[in-house]
Amino acid sequence: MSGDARKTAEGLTYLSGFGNEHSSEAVPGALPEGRNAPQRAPLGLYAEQLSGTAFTEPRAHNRRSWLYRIRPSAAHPEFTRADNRAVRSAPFTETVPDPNRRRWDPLPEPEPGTDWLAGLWTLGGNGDTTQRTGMAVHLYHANASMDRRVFSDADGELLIVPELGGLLLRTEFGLLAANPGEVALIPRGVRFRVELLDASARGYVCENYGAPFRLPDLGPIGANGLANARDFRAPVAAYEDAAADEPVDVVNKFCGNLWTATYDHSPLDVVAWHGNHVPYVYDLRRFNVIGSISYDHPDPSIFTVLTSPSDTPGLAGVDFVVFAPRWLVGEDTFRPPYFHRNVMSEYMGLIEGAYDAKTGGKGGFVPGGGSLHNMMSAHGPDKETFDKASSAELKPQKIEDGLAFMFETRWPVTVAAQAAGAGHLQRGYDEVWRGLERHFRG
Ligand SMILES: O=C(O)Cc1cc(O)ccc1O
Ligand SMILES: [Fe+2]
Repeated sequence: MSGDARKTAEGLTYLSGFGNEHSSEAVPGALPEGRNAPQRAPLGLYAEQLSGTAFTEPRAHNRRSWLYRIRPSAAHPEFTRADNRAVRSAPFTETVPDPNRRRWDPLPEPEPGTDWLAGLWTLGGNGDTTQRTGMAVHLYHANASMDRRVFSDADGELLIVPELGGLLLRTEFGLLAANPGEVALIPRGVRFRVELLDASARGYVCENYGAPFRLPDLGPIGANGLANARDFRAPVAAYEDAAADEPVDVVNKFCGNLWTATYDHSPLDVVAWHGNHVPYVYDLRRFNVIGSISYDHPDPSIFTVLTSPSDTPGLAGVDFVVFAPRWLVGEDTFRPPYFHRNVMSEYMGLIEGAYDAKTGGKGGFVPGGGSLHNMMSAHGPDKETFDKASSAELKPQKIEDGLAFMFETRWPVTVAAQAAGAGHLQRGYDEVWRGLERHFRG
């Protein structure tokens, strides 16, 4: 084991650190010493590499893991097409890109027996899965655990943001628990099963087709701050050894479609592993929030948890940004998010409480809901927020009750037809900016 292992509320043990060369074995001696692929791997296991980046990418960004498993992944029957249900992928062509501001209420209650994968519903996205560019925004609402069913996504990594209900993620690398306020990342290609820790589960997913998320550079902030590397936690090895008479449906998302094959064994059969292409969880409450202690409202890039860089320095394919509890102390400052038009496109969600630019409550920006402000669309505080904040007394104020986030992407998000016509799409979102009066008198 590497890093600091610690027990969690769910009784799970984790390895600490972001991008580390972790190693873990569920059975002593399962991990080979001194080489990756001995002539015969220990304990009769099969050695297998899983690459998350090209072999030749710079060492600092290279991601791969070595898995020591009961059966090699190659031993599987043919995949056949499965129903995509509500999952959509890039390129998004069902609707035209829309400059309008959009806001949705939470996903409605699913049918009983809906597991996480069946409850996955795509809002929209950009890029192209076959080019490994862009991203998709999905939401999920589930009320059953995946049973004899495993999922993996060849199209990208999955950043899962629970909003209601905890998830137990059984992955090839071991077990992770992700409760509301935490986020989980499943790397590209990693098989996993989602079990519910509560009666139902609701949340958001950023499917990142591009370069793996990494921690942003800190520049003049210094060597510490924002999301600290040691707060990212990876699982320890744990394997399933289901009997041959327990078939498992393995669903594979590949270039936008779901494919399935029925295995005669669980592919979560990794007894030991080492590497840095690993799943992890991160508690957003550990985010070290940095902001202005003099005046003005900093750009939200200061709240970046993870970034997926593009080929252009500073231009992210997608950033994951969190608006966590924090003090506001700016003097002579309009403290909530300012009015703006952004070349990047912004999908925002709310995990709990309220967001300081928007009114909550029915018809407002509510937990489980989301908003889309595409490239150059004018947005910012709603009228109620503007009126209040421009006359508020500027004593130090703590934003306590709120955990919002943003997937900010370099390209406009084109919505899926089901999102454009959804019953839970709020009608008349533009009204929140109506009545912002003229004060200029010349
Ligand atoms: O639109 C939003 O609410 C997100 C956002 C927050 C902020 O503090 C500054 C700019 C911005 O886009
Ligand atoms: Fe914005």
